[in-house]
Amino acid sequence: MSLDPIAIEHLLDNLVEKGWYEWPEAISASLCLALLNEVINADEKGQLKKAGIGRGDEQQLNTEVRRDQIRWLTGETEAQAQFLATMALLQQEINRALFMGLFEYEAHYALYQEGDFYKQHLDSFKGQANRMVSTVLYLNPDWQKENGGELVIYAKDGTSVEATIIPSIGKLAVFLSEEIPHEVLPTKLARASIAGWFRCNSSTAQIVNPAH
Ligand SMILES: O=C(O)CCC(=O)C(=O)O
Ligand SMILES: [Fe+2]
Repeated sequence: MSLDPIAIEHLLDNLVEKGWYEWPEAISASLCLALLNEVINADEKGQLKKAGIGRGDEQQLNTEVRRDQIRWLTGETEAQAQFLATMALLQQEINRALFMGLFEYEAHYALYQEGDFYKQHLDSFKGQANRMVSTVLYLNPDWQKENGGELVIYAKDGTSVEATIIPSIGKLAVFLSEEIPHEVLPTKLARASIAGWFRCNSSTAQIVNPAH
């Protein structure tokens, strides 16, 4: 397994300059389809759970903010293991170039059913030194613009739109968790993805940082 060095260079430049990067065809369609299959199976077996907002003990359900259903990846299947191994390579590259001290990666499947959305938010708050870099991999083949469900990237002050990203299969959106406000527009078709976060090790003897 390897990552395209030119794409990595673009990714690193863009993370430094703008705080986000849209990487088309980052992950092969065949791996994405295997992962998509897992989401569909998990949904059929009732294994997806309504996602909350906030972390650890402070998790709350708020369907006005967020309507997706999720399941955390464990790495137990070949497809998950392959995806997580690729993210481990990405972690090394980011650490090598940007000295971010990324320490671990957590990721969940997300399924947005027709009408579901996730309003503008940050994935992490400054000072908590926790989630540092967010990734979102899209899994639906043949996604059309008319299907909605775009990821909107805002300027750091949250007011103006910087980019509207179509969730095409194999695309990886990457952005700084504490700095880039973003939103998932309502989708018109079921939309499957894997959202993940590189974290730094902020646990101390007093405060153990919950993994998710
Ligand atoms: O699915 C996406 O495009 C973004 C999801 C997201 O922002 C999140 O799960 O925090
Ligand atoms: Fe997010």
